[in-house]
Amino acid sequence: MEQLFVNASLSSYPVYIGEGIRSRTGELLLSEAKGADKVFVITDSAVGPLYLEDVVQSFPDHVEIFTFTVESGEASKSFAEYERILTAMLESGLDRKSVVTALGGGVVGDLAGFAAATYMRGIPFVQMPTTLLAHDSSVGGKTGINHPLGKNMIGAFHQPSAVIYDVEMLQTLPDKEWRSGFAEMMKHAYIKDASFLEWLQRHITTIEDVKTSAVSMLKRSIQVKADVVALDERETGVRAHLNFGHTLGHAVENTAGYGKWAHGEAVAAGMLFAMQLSNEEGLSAWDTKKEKEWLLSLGYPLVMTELSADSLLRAMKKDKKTSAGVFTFVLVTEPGETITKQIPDETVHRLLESFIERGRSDD
Ligand SMILES: NC(=O)c1ccc[n+]([C@@H]2O[C@H](COP(=O)([O-])OP(=O)(O)OC[C@H]3O[C@@H](n4cnc5c(N)ncnc54)[C@H](O)[C@@H]3O)[C@@H](O)[C@H]2O)c1
Ligand SMILES: O=C(O)C(=O)C[C@@H](O)[C@H](O)[C@H](O)COP(=O)(O)O
Ligand SMILES: [Zn+2]
Repeated sequence: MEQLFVNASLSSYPVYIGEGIRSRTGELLLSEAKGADKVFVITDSAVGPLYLEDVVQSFPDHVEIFTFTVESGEASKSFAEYERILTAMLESGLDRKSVVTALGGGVVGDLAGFAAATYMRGIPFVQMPTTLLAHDSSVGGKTGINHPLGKNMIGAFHQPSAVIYDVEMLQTLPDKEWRSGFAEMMKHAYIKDASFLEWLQRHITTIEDVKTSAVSMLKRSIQVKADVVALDERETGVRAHLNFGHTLGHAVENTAGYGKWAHGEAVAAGMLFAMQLSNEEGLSAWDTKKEKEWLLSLGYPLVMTELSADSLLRAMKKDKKTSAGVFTFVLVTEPGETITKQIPDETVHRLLESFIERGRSDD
């Protein structure tokens, strides 16, 4: 088992990474949350049947375990599920020393983290990521749910006490989820790690390549994320760079209907769009044809012809980086070099129309 650390301003915590370590959940969790005698494990309907029992069995008898299962999928990041969870937490008699544990991907992590952040104004929680994408979502303390009017619009910063990443669980992921998770790795490389990006573009051109190198890549990617969070836990500055590709990405998820596009698929399209935007602004010289070919070789769906530029623009206006009605985009000017820039609506709209049109072709 390996250990990385996240040094956030108010707390620091370990990220344990290893094969089969879900069977050590009890030991690892209790070493961080000393004295916890109630643990509330939240999972989803795809993950629970595969891994929940191993996690429950790992606890000593004196710890009381409660479990709660939500439907698999983005639609569960909702007010309704959040309320059901809070009700179950109250009925279980959780107190301020109890620990919420998120066993699942980013949906379960964000939802469970938000429940923990708000129950009795905040109780400890532990992340147990089960997707590749959750190398990103389990680290950094962003928690929350969606609103029909906007993605991740209700939430809180609440750092976990530990992240327990049993990478053996990745083996049961469908290809779509490997692809989705890899997009956030690309993002970390584009924004902060030019040599990582160079390595990825040379070695990772199929989903099989992603699977083969997943563990080493996720460690490097988590390190990028942890370094950014250590500098700016509450996103007052550099943390916004982690939003590369997300302005359009979140709008696509919301406009298409939550769950139609996987988060990473939408972010991949959003990163390509942002590269075209920075070229258009004269800030970069991306070979966007080459970048697009890389995404297509990995199978990312870049066709969004069912969505209109108008509806995407409206959804993008809800982005948390929008201020006084003006878009602020995260732009990567060259590998590893990232800025934020205000862009006029007309520019965004014009480029969006051509982006939607060009999604059909390979140019
Ligand atoms: N908080 C953050 O910093 C942050 C960062 C990135 C993304 N996110 C959020 O994360 C969410 C996406 O997370 P995700 O991609 O993990 O989605 P997810 O949690 O929906 O998981 C994807 C799918 O894989 C299934 N699954 C999970 N683990 C599995 C396993 N080991 N074997 C088989 N099936 C498994 C799930 O049931 C689901 O159907 C989005 O809501 C996004 O906004 C949050
Ligand atoms: O941790 C961050 O900061 C990120 O922006 C990571 C993103 O990958 C993630 O999707 C996050 O949830 C987006 O945050 P939001 O504040 O734009 O909702
Ligand atoms: Zn993301």
